Amino acid sequence: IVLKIGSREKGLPPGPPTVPILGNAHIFPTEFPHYKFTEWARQYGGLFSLKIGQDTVVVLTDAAAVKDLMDKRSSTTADRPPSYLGELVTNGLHMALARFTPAWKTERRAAAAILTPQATSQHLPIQRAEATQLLHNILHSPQASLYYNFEPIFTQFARYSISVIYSVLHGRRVPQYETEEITGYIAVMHEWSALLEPGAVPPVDAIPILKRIPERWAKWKRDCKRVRNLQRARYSRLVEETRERMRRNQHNGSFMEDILERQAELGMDDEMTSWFGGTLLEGGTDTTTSYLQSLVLALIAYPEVQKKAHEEIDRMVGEHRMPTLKDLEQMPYIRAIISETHRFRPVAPLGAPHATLATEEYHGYIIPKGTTIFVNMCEFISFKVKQSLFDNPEDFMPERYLLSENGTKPGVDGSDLKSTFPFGFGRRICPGRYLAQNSIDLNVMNLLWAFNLKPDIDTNGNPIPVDTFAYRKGLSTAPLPFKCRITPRTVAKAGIIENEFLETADTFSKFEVGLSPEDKEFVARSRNTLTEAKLLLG
Ligand code: HEM
Repeated sequence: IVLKIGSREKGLPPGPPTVPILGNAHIFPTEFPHYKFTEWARQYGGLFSLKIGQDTVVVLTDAAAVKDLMDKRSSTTADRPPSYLGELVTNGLHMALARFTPAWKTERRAAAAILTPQATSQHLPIQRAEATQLLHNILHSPQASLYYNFEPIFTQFARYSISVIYSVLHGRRVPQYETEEITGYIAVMHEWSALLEPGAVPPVDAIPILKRIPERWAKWKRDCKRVRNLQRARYSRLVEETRERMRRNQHNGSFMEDILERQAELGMDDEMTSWFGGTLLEGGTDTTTSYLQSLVLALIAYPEVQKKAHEEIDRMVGEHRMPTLKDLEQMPYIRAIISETHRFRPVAPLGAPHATLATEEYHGYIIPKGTTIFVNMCEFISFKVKQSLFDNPEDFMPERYLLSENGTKPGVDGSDLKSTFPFGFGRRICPGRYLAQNSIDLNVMNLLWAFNLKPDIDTNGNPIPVDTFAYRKGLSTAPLPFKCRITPRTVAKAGIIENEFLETADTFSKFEVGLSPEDKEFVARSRNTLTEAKLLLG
């Protein structure tokens, strides 16, 4: 019986040969698993299986299977695999990690109620204002020469994403990166992500007896406790701040106001409300930041794409105003860049793992209840694939989206692909996708309108090529820091950014509540400097 553990049961989709007890655990890739999964897909097909001890993992790399199993049969593929860590840290209340439980359903209902396209569009002014500050901050790097290393871009994208979620959700913005509100949050998130890395803690989900190790012998348990306390304190403080603001009648239309007003109707107590806010914050910050970092990386690596985009945006928007979302309708090439960035370097190349709530039969294969399912985006939307649905899949080539709706090569049926794939599937699809897409659309246009993005240069003045494969490990990836040069495209545009930033003061003011003394001082200082500069310039 012991020898049978780890072997592939009859009826499972094919996969790499197993060994007793471990199954395929000894060959399961711990870094960048999407590469290995792509290789295995070549060998075993678009639907293959792995055995991890007694557990089964199915990897889908075939667009039709993804549509059929993840979307059409979403009622049986909407679970998540067990996560003891998720239980320990969030008590099962983290929407993205939670199993298909009543708590998850409650939170999901609440997210669906507040994050509709229409409700999200109400928050466009603050997204636009924050996107303007992003341009302004890039323009005002500490280096007067407007020469940038990676730091300002990476940190400013993070500040943008965090401030947008803080404002939209809790009605209070985060004006600068160097504040505990951001650095404290990021430090805890690093600890939390490190704990979630494969191999960081003993395999408690596969070998449940390990859960019983007493805390004094398990550093990881003490780490989980610390992360839990820090996250819980932050997320409940943010909810309390919103409640307090509402008591003072300082409503500003934030989503959390809506949730707090409907707490009883939605069936959410304070504990759940705090984790709900925390999950949206976590889900919405790193992802948006990573997308924008990949965009800049790709534009630097492919200068000809940037050139064409500059031509289009100059033709449609010109020199005298900043772009608006309406302009995007008239700019097919920029829209193609937006889709191509999702395809070229998906933020989550394996999405987030789903799990089956019941046994499914598909094309003669059995997928047992409790199977973990990964969707490997690389197969159909990314790189390193031989028989791809795309021409030159490894290249950043927005033109493909001008030739067919899903970017597929001539003669290929791309109808199983959906433009929402980068945001996941079925009942688990990203609830923040409308908010995210607005952020992406605004910033892609702004960055292309405002700046030339170029590689760094060496001491001889030669460009240093960027490495488009240098990415951070983890389920949610991002480029590793890279050096580049960002300069305003014209003096007139730099002037418009200054003016527009000054105009943001009105939009920002109602979100500048509950700021720390340092943040208040920062806001006052940056506005004064700008006003003085404007007066000087006449
Ligand atoms: C570029 C931006 C973003 C990308 C690429 C992205 C992508 C994803 C993906 C792939 C998933 C997993 C879906 C699945 O399991 O099938 C997901 C889930 C999730 N995302 Fe996003 N996301 C982005 C922005 C956001 C934003 C702005 C928010 C919040 C406002 C958010 C909140 C969430 C939450 C709460 C979940 C968990 C849903 C659940 O398990 O039920 N995301 N996202």
